[in-house]
Amino acid sequence: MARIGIIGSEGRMGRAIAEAIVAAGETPAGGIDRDGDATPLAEAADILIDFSSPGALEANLDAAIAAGKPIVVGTTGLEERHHWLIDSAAERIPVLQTGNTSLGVTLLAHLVREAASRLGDDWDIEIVETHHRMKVDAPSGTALLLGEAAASGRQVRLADSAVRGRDGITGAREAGTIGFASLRGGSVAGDHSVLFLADNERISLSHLAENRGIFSRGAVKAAQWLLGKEPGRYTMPEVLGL
Ligand SMILES: NC(=O)C1=CN([C@@H]2O[C@H](COP(=O)(O)OP(=O)(O)OC[C@H]3O[C@@H](n4cnc5c(N)ncnc54)[C@H](OP(=O)(O)O)[C@@H]3O)[C@@H](O)[C@H]2O)C=CC1
Ligand SMILES: O=C(O)C1=N[C@H](C(=O)O)C[C@H](O)C1
Repeated sequence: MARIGIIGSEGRMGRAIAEAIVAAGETPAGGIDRDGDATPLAEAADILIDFSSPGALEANLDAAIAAGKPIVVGTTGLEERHHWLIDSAAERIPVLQTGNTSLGVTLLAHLVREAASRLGDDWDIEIVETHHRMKVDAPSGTALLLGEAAASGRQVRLADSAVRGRDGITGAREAGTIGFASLRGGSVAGDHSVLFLADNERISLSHLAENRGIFSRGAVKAAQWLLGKEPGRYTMPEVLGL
């Protein structure tokens, strides 16, 4: 039985992950929140799961490296510098970072990449996400992950193609761009649609999360899979064999 430590343990996801750890037959190794210290948690655990805040990432990775323990990072709102930190940590320990640990979104990303690779850029791509009123980052990590999948299918860089929100006199849509729109309200666990829009026809690929169980179970599955791996940066498609 693996001892799993949770960073962000009292949050919405942290509490769901604690339940999923027990349901999966693994052992909870405690958890920390904003004022906690990740170092003793990393020493006490076989693996860490971090669903907290981007500001905590560097200290969490440092603690995992110092203890020589793998870490699953589900926190979203990450910027380029956070990905550099993850790449650097992955030289020393196994790290899995993803904006969405669900099977459904992992498969959706595959379908989006495939669709984008087959449709020319006369097909406009727009990504729409809806989340609960408490969510603090936008676009969601999942929307960005789906944007990366679309960009990779088109063999372009998302950073060169993304249009993140529109307001005012924006001018006509630029061909080849990938647009993002974020809605916030209520208790929505997480809805994502990738729209491919051409003249006179549209394709919509969607995933609707009905509760957080799909994320927490996926996070624990990722932790179980990551244990014992060589240092490196791993992905959800590898965990799920997709
Ligand atoms: N990858 C995925 O599949 C999913 C990712 N997420 C992401 O997970 C993250 C957490 O979401 P959610 O649980 O809804 O958010 P919550 O706000 O409910 O929980 C966040 C938790 O992290 C803690 N925290 C904040 N700062 C730190 C810190 N510096 N060190 C340690 N803990 C800290 C908070 O503690 P305190 O209250 O003390 O501030 C809180 O307990 C978000 O980034 C969200 O987007 C969510 C769902 C699925
Ligand atoms: O904050 C959330 O709740 C969620 N965050 C993740 C994201 O940003 O994509 C995953 C899921 O959609 C729920």
